[in-house]
Amino acid sequence: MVTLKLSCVVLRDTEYVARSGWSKWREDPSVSLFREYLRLKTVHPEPDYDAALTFLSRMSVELGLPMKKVEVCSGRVVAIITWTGTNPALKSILLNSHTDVVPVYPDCWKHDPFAAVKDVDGNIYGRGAQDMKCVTIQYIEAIRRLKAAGKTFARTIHMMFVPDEEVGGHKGMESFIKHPEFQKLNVGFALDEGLANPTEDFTVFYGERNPWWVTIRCPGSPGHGSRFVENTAAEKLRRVINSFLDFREKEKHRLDMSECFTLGDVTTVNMTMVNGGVAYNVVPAEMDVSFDLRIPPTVNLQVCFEEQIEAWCKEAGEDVSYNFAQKFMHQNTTSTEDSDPWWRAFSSTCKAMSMTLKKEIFPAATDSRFIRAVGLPAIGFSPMNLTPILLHDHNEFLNEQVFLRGIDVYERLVPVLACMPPLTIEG
Ligand SMILES: CSCC[C@H](NC(C)=O)C(=O)O
Ligand SMILES: [Zn+2]
Ligand SMILES: [Zn+2]
Repeated sequence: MVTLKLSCVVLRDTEYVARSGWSKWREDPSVSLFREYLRLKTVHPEPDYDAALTFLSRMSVELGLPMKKVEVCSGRVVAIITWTGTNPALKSILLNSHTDVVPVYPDCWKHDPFAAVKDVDGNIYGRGAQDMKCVTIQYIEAIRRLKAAGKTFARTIHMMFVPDEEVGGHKGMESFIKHPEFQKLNVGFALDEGLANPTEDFTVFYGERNPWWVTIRCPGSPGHGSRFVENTAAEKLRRVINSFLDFREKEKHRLDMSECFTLGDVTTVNMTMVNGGVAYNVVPAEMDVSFDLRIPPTVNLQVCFEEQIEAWCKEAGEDVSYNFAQKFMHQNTTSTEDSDPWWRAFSSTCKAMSMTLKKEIFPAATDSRFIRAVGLPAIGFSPMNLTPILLHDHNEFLNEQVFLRGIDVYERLVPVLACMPPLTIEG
């Protein structure tokens, strides 16, 4: 006779799945694999990438598919598991995911963020549960099922696993996209991460806002803190801050007043750092302020934006200057017109599964921006509906049923994409 300890809220791998009732005692192996992957500490600032590569090598062996490793920068390896199509000359399908995750405040979590605890409701807690270890395992499990079913496809499918997305992708996707090994992949269409949606709908991203990180340097006359020193750094700093934050208010108002805008349709401005000063009674010779700007792809970057920043600096006073730590200039978006064969294949398959898609501009920055920048279509999509958006947040979780449904989604989507008949450009 089996005794259930109802007081035990935290369940381990082989215990019952509450959402499925009392009948299902064994955990789905795909869920166990997801939880295993969540336990790898690929967390910044020192991600254990070796652990991820060992795990992925094992997946390659299990799937019976070769894995290529390309070290794009020292200690930064991109891994690619490839299922070669029956017509490898055709453009391939890229299923991209990043292996790193953002840091945690462990004391603010209900459960250890690297224990992959599953609660009685089937919610799996862990850093990366949404962003984006779920998607990695969903790709792998969908491919496992398709292989086991003996399917073959005309187009080659690449599952690509990249490091360092969470720190800007410079030693990951940004470097790899220029690498000859990326050219060799012959990519025609890419899927990458999206966001959860708390409703029944699924959000899909066809573009991203451009991240600009700018620091404004305000030099000024120094002097004693007891005097009315003329032309101070602080006076200039105040004018700069006012210009940026007034603009912030306008954009916030535009979003609040609109019925149809989402965050991706307006420019956000956030003052994120202020530096300067040496002592209470010394008027500083310089003060600096930094802003995180996210600009929609419809905004004219050069004319409207850079010139605006230049004007604000000029208005703020003598010698106020700016420099960028991040200034992404490409504004390509991926077609979501029904005339586009990739989009048609993607959206009609989702529709056939009774999924409602909401098309949006991604508010932050993912590796998709590098893919789109070289002219390739990329859709940001993480199949997580009925799920609060918890990426980078405390208590990030994904429900196992939502996770499992995501595998079904890719199991349907991947064949349609990989069977896409030759496009006109493919001859
Ligand atoms: C601009 S590089 C940093 C990338 C990071 N991505 C996410 C998804 O948080 C961001 O948007 O801040
Ligand atoms: Zn991510
Ligand atoms: Zn992230």
